[in-house]
Amino acid sequence: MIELPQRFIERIREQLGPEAEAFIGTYDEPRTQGLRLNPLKLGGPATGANGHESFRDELIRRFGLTPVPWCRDGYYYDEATKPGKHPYHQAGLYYIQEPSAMSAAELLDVQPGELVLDLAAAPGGKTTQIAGALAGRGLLVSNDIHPARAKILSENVERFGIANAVVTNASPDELAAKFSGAFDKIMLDAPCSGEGMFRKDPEAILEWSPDHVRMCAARQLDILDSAARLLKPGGTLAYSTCTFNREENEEALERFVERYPAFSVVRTERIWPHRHKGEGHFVALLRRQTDEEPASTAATSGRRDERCRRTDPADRSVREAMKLAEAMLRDVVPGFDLPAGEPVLFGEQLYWLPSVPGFPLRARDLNGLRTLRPGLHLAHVKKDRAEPAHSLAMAISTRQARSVASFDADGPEAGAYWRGETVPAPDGVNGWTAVAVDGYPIGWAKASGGQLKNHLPKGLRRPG
Ligand SMILES: C[S@@+](CC[C@H](N)C(=O)[O-])C[C@H]1O[C@@H](n2cnc3c(N)ncnc32)[C@H](O)[C@@H]1O
Repeated sequence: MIELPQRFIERIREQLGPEAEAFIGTYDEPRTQGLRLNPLKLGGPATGANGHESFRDELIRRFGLTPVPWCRDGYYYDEATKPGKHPYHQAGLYYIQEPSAMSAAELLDVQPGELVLDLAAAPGGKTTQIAGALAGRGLLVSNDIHPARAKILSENVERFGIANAVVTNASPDELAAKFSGAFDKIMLDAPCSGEGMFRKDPEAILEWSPDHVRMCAARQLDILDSAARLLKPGGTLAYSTCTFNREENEEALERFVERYPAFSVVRTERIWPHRHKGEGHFVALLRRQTDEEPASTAATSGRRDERCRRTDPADRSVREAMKLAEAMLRDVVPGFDLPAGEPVLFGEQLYWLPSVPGFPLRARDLNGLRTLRPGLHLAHVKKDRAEPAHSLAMAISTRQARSVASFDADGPEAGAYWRGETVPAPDGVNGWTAVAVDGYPIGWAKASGGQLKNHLPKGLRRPG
């Protein structure tokens, strides 16, 4: 039984009137659990004869999935099936996400090819959803201010197989100073007092107070200030919170629109747990009008990053690294085409930053920003060769790899691979081999002498 703060109950009664008791009653019910299937790996729900529908059906059956009405790829799952612990989770076939939280990215309605910013993105629920909507075209800048959370975000971007995302660890202000007026769409899933998370995260109850709500609202306005500067004229901003009070939602936006008359609120939506099957969420769509001068876009100045990152494609070391990587790509993933873009060399790590036609976000603009992932991680570059990066395995389909070893997800070979062990090589595989579970890549191995030498990164290996 959850004990709610008295002041919170009073405020809810003021806000909801006669509905308040039904709302308070939801705290005696179990919280809702959800997952979102990954269209980058599984295709869309009705994509015809590409072989994925049957696998979607398999996931639906295995995890007892039932659709979330407001999200195309969203499902409630049967808790007993524990999808978060299944190898398919590590294969990036879905993202565990509370169903209400799926509403914000749906409302933002991202289209393939757009330049999108997810300003407070960790651990990556909205980012993975937006990347699905981009369908590999355009670019997503995914940011979080907290270093440890940005690292988890970057890992989720990798697991989901997202090839067109840059992951940064910056303050909204730092980004606004660099990318003024650059983005078609911005997602701001703001840090909030978390009233909608009380069933999921009892710590949020302990932290809650009217003063905390006030502090959150002030912080939200600060972040909105930066979002206003980052959005292109004519662009749209989704603002969302997982809290119910008006101070952090409607009132924060009223104050914002007063301060920035070029913005208007197009639509707001609320998910209440006594009306919908979800924990609770607020989302608003705002539009920046077009009839103003576009601000100057992506800045090129900025101090160089402390670590040695080479972003000039004409730089000799970048050219040489790219030559080695191209040879590796031709050999290891002959079916994989690099989109238009440019290489970024970060020590021995080579990334590929896709370009978006007409948008000025170039690799050099990332100088001076803490960047965890400047695009798709392609390769580890050694003196005379390039080895495929784990991210590359996660971003390809088995059809694109020259050599593939696909194992049953629940079988002993997959288990041994997850533990970091050497696995007997199936007939016909040689050299760099994409290891897959049920046809979905999970990492690399190098085949020789009938064995697959394990190249799963140590941090991803699982005991048992
Ligand atoms: C609600 S969570 C984001 C959840 C994420 N969008 C998702 O869907 O997985 C809010 C995020 O805001 C970040 N944050 C906290 N303070 C911030 C600030 N002052 N500016 C920007 N982001 C901040 C937190 O690190 C946190 O990851």
